[in-house]
Amino acid sequence: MSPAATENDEKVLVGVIGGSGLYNLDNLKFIKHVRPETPWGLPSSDITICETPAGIRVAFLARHGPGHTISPSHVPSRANIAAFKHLGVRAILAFSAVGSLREEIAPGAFALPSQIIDRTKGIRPHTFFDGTVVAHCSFGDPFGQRLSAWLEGPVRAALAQVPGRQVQLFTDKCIVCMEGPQFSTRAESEMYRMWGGDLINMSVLPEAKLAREAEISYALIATATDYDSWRQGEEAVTAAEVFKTLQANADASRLIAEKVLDAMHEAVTQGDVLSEVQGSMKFSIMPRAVKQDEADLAKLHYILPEYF
Ligand SMILES: CSC[C@H]1O[C@H](OP(=O)(O)O)[C@H](O)[C@@H]1O
Ligand SMILES: Nc1ncnc2[nH]cnc12
Repeated sequence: MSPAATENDEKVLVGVIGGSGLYNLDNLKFIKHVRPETPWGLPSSDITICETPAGIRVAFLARHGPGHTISPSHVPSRANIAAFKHLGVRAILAFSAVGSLREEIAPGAFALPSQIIDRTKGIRPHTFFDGTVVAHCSFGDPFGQRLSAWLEGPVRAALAQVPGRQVQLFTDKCIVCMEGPQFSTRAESEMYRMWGGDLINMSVLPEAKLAREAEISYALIATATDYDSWRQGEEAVTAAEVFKTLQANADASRLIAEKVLDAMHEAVTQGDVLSEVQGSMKFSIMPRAVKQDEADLAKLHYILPEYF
């Protein structure tokens, strides 16, 4: 049996991407592993199909692989997003460890950002439309606005149940996505603050762009681990600093998954949170030319069968 046939017998509507520190959702019931070979290669790792407390199946993927062997510049984001879409995923809840560029967002706090500043350096494949089919998707609002707005209440409620600490949730923040793997200089960190950046990571792009191209609604839960390098008289961020908060943030992220995914699946089923992205590529794709390559069309069929 082909991998696609095995995987497609049950569609999974909600996908979760775990970042640094979040390599599994072992508080949910394990069902099976799948690893579809997509036209853009293999995803970062096996995708785990797990079951929520209400028995809903969701898909989990560790962005950097289960042993954190993939650097942010080399995450196979096209394969990750394509594999999710092929499994039926319509909405993604992504987690990311981030630096804070604002005093009030202390390490340990969580945020649902609404904007992104792209500081990646063009070395990451960042579109599904790099062949003979050209498309220009709208990205003014890079996150699923309806999904992020919907998430705020359930995420707040889940965070109120984190044992032993109060986790603040910020909304409407701007995240800078830098290339890495080295952290920013003090001058860069200060510049990002002047630009209006509130948070910084190395992973939200091209993930969010590719999700938009695949018509998947994408929301990010940014989990702050450090103050980056802008605070004068304080140490610049180090990996050791990040590790101090990583485990506690991952535990709180797992709790969010456990408490939120059933209702998120329901919202996706009803379509409430998808309206901005579903159908959005229809008028983003340039009118077909005779010279479009059959192989390119076949690849795009994998993620957007409605159009190709
Ligand atoms: C471990 S510090 C830098 C690293 O952490 C973040 O990863 P993720 O977004 O996958 O949680 C950041 O983006 C960098 O990749
Ligand atoms: N300060 C920082 N810069 C970039 N990515 C990060 N991930 C966690 N902290 C970070």
